[in-house]
Amino acid sequence: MAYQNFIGGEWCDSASGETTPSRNPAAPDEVVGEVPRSTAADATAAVDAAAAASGEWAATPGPERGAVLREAGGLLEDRRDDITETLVREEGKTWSEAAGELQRALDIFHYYASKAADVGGEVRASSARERHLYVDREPVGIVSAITPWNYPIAIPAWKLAPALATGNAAVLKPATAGAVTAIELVRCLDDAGFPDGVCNLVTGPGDAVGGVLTTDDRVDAVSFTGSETVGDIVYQAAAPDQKRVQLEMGGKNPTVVMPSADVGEAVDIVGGGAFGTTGQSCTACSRAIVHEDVHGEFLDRIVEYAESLSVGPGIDDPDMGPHVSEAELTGTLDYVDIARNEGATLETGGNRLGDDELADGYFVEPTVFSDVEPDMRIAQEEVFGPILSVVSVESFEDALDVANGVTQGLSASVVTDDLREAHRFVREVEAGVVKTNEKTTGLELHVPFGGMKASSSETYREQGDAGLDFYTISKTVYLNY
Ligand SMILES: NC(=O)C1=CN([C@@H]2O[C@H](COP(=O)(O)OP(=O)(O)OC[C@H]3O[C@@H](n4cnc5c(N)ncnc54)[C@H](OP(=O)(O)O)[C@@H]3O)[C@@H](O)[C@H]2O)C=CC1
Ligand SMILES: O=C(O)CCC(=O)C(=O)O
Repeated sequence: MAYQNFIGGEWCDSASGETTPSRNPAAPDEVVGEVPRSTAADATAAVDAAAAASGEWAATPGPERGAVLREAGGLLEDRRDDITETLVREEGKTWSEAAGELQRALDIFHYYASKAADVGGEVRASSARERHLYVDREPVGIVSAITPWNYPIAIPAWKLAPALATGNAAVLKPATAGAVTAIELVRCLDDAGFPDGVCNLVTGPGDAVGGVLTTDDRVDAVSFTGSETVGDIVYQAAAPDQKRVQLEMGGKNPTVVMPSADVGEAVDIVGGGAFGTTGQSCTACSRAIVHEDVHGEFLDRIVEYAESLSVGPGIDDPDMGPHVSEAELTGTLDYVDIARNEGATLETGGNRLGDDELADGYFVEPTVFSDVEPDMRIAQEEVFGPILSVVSVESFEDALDVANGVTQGLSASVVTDDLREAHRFVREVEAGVVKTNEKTTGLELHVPFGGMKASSSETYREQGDAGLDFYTISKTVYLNY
């Protein structure tokens, strides 16, 4: 099926007339949809449409905007099964993971629908008697959302919903690999009744389309999730115009396991964080930092856990689906070689799955390495695949040093029964999301999300009220009478 861009309220082909196939990673011969291979001219047309629509949408009362967002959430609910299936077929997630992601997207629309009805500023005491002093919040204007393939509906939702709730017009550029799913979301927005031009979508190559969305001087804010390399390009491209930028990039997320932990619980926590979504989450656990007193038992049991997982097409709802693409599969297999060459011990996994039914898909075994030293590349670089490195440490202090000894700082967790350790971990670990006795993946939608160090631009967070802050600018009013 051929899909189209959505510009100024019209579904339309790219000016290039070209399309790119988005394929099912479990069976790459199956094309899920052809998406427009758009050009810079298409992106500029989308910004034109957003510019034409933004004033009227900004002036629309918040409760009215909220009603449209609520309708969009309702349509996601009505189309739940169809969109879940598209997501499974396009990105490769298991049915349970995709259903959870769809639920998250619709919850986000309902959440920001309520927020839209209640966006406000604050009244402050004034030093003058006949002055009303207050701080208003206005939409920034035009927003670009550049999103990755790994959560092709939830991430567009958590960028678009707060942007639209606060009265901005938006242009979404989804990753090519998840574009059909993102288009299904925008169909719901179209049917929900957003005015023409308020929400636009352009698919296509990052440099051509993304280039315009990060440099056009009418764009006021850019929200990006993806790799550090592209995040840096986006930041630099937006800088000359001093656009507001929010970046969410990679992680090398640790879970520390202490002797007071229940080892069975620690294994479930680490395994869920490492192998869920095939390790393709920026919050995925890729390092288990385990105290030497429980290292042996933990290692035996995490290997058992990895070997117990069923791997297959997401549509059958196994424990783990395929990688999204051949490039991601190759990246993971390359890291298996890198880790071996560095001297880590491959405990289990490490291979592409090659039996008849799965041979064409991008399936890889859940993989565990032990004897990993903290400075090895496998313990330093983001893999974005189901590879867990187990590092043994002698003390809690060593565990913290290892946890913090990477350039990134997105999510981190500790498994411990010692409240003092838990508090100290929360205080001293360098990560934007910290959890105790819970896996590193999974986020609540009403609290800020973002990382420290190289994981994020540290200026702005997203989700919850932080999302509203990013998409609004304050105006301080001295109303004298
Ligand atoms: N933090 C996270 O959640 C994610 C991290 N990653 C990491 O990134 C690696 C590569 O994945 P990949 O999908 O290629 O991630 P990218 O960072 O390349 O892509 C993210 C988004 O940016 C777009 N883009 C690419 N180039 C530009 C540009 N010059 N200007 C503006 N936008 C651009 C992409 O478009 P297009 O797809 O069309 O190229 C996509 O929409 C993964 O292996 C993983 O390590 C990936 C996804 C999510
Ligand atoms: O852990 C999650 O649920 C979200 C992960 C995420 O934001 C990402 O991978 O980009």
